[in-house]
Amino acid sequence: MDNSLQEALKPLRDKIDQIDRDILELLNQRAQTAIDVGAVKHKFQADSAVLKPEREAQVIRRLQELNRYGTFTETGVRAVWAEIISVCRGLEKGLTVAYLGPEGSYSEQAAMEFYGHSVQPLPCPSFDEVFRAVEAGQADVGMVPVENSTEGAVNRTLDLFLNSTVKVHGVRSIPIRHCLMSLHGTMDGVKSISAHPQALAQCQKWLSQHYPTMEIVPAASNSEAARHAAQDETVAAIAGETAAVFWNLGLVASGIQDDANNKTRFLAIGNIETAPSGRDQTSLIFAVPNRVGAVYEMISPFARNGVSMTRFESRPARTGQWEYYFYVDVLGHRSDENVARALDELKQQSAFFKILGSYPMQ
Ligand SMILES: O=C(O)C(=O)C[C@]1(C(=O)O)C=C[C@@H](O)C=C1
Repeated sequence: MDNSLQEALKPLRDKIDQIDRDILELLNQRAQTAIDVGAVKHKFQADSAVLKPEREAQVIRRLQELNRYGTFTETGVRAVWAEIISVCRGLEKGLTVAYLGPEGSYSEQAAMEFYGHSVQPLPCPSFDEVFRAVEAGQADVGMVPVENSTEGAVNRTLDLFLNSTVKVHGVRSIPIRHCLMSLHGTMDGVKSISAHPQALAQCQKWLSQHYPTMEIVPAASNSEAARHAAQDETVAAIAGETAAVFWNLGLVASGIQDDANNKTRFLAIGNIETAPSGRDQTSLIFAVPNRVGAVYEMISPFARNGVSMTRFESRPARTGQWEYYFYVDVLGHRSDENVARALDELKQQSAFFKILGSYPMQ
């Protein structure tokens, strides 16, 4: 760089250095205060959970509100404070997070966006293992996909919720941008394309247009397919870009999902109850007796009590008698008066009833 540019930059860079020093000083004060919070929690309740999703949501929402006219972006505020809180929380007590691995998966991305990077990752080989790790206390929390905007429900996750003791304490939607990747970044010598069945379905049109005769091999996860591609030059994988970086693969094509706005919604699971944050939703499962008009009657408590339903999904109960479990999300916290009343009425009439959790909306 020439000297006059250096001279012009110098005072601005000095200013940034000073600002960073000030930020660092404040971050250290915040970290120490979080440690004090941890000590108070422990003093009053030895087994109190350090993770308070409602408080974390409130902290970030408040700052986004304060920053409404700021130059720093709204997503920037969320990303930066998710990491600040992650560090502070980690100083109070470490958090182990289970998710479908291996490294580089979308589940990992959702988990890191939600809990920040100052956690102990526990990549698991299946959704079943994620639930098991959280139930057994091997992990404090987990992150599991429930719904994709193109492909619909992630059925295995919904089925696992049915018999699990875990509760939901958060939600995170992330954009899914699939990439085709291989060891050398080309399709020369590639004989098959591998990915999780959900990803294969989300790229169906693109695949049939570009590689109509290629063998398609389902994998346990996209990042598992990426790991396979890293070991075998005849295999190409479909996964996110983070998987390509992690497994050192070359990108053949990017953004190959049939729907440009493809998104997946993940739920944060654990063994904690979440207090109201001011903007919450509640997830529940119920089953109705098998008779005419039963579903209509079942959901009428929501309308009667002014509770909005934002999701309604059904899964066969596998009794062979056309019985279904219904997965429903409603606006509000289970402790809100109208929500509590509606849930109570619904429970009275249900053949099966289970609240998965009330938690802050994204
Ligand atoms: O307020 C608390 O309870 C804290 O422990 C502090 C803090 C934070 O860093 O702001 C950290 C962890 C909790 O999940 C919530 C918030």
